[in-house]
Order: sequence, then C-alpha cells, then structure tokens
Amino acid sequence: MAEGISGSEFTLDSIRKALIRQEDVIVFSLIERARFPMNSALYNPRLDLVPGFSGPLVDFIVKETETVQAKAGRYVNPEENPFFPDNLPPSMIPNYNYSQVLHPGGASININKAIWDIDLICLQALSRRIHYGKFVAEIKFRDAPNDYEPPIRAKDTDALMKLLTDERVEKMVKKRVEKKADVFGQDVNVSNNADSKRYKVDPSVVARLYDEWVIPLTKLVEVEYLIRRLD
Ligand SMILES: O=C(O)C(=O)C[C@]1(C(=O)O)C=C[C@@H](O)C=C1
Repeated sequence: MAEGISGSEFTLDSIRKALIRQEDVIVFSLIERARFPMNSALYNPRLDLVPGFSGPLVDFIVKETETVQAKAGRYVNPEENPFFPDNLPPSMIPNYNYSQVLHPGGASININKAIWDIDLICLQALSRRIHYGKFVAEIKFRDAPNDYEPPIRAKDTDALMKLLTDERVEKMVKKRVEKKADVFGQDVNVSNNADSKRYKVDPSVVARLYDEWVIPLTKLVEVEYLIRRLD
C-alpha cells in the first residue's frame, strides 16, 4: 500500500505516523484551496455546462476522474474510497496483492457523503485521512480484543467511542496541524521584516477543521468499523 502498511509494520505507532504524513498534504491543499474561495460556476447545479450530464460541473469532473482512476485500479486499494461509488468500472490492471489487514465488513464503510460537504480540492486527502480510521480501529481491536468485544456485542457505540478516544493524542494532533499551517503557509519574504508575517490560510482555522470535522469523522469511521468487527 502507498503508506506502507504491511502485516509486520501494522502497529498503532506506524498508523499514527501515516496520519502525521497525511497532515502535510492536507495543510498544503488547504493553502492551495484558499486562493480560490469561491467558484460558483463549478458548483452551480443549474448551469448544465456538459451536454448529456445534469448536475454541477464539479460532480462531472469528479465522476469522470474516478472512472478513469477505477480502471487504473485506484479503488482496489483498501485505503481509497470513491465519492461516487455507484457504477464505477472494474480495475483493468493486473491485481496488486494488497495485504488484507482489515475485516471484510470494512469494505462497506464509506462516509464520503458527509465529507463532500466540506470542500473540493482537499477532499481526497481528507477522505483518505478520515477513512484511515478503519486501520486505527483494526489495530486498536487487535491490541485489546477483550476490552472491545463486550461493547461490540452489545452494539454500544458510546462505550466504543469512549474506549477508542485518546484526548492527549487529539490535543497533540490539533497543535501540530496549527503549527504546520503556520510554518507552511507564511509568505516568504527576503527582507527581514518581522511585522510582515502573513498567512495564506489561518492556522487556527486548520486546527478547528481538525477539531470539528477531521477527528470526529475519523472516530465515526472507527466506531462503524468496530461495530462490524465480529460479524
Ligand atoms: O491516534 C489514534 O489513536 C486515533 O484514534 C486517531 C485520532 C485522530 O483522529 O487523530 C482519533 C481518536 C483518538 O482520540 C485520537 C486520535
């Protein structure tokens, strides 16, 4: 897999490192996205810019992109989740042997409808990060099956949410992404003018995006995964 999860390095530590690497992509794509705050023609559902296709242009672009990528095998990779999963063509390339670390029920989890509401450019990066919750949940289950089995059998989602939550880690994640937005998003200036610190994207907004969307949705995926884990 792209992030290098194989049976031998499938640990909570390696999964957390993959999440940290993905922060860089997310912060950079937010910085890019901030250059174009609005693009109404792209999102307008009534413009009908493409003959034979009804819906916003953005849907057309993403559907067509996903169709090509599906043929190239993108969605055979358990780390990838399409935004328009209906009627995708099968992969045309020879099967790559992805290590099957997830329980089969994980394949049916796709919460991209909720993610679609956030923003366009960073969607794939955010989707990948949020659905990484499947891998986090699998390793947490493997590390403590006796703790997880009773709430799974009782379908107690609140207890599962409590069990998988690590507030110390969440605080660190939010602090780190805020710092990354600070460092990556400064205008680079050759003159040594300390007053001219300007940001391409407000670092506190990135921390809030993680606080209000990214982490809660990752945890939702973790709970969804665990609830199916003993099926
Ligand atoms: O690192 C973990 O243990 C995770 O489950 C991931 C994550 C996150 O989304 O960053 C989610 C829940 C935990 O409370 C801490 C962090």
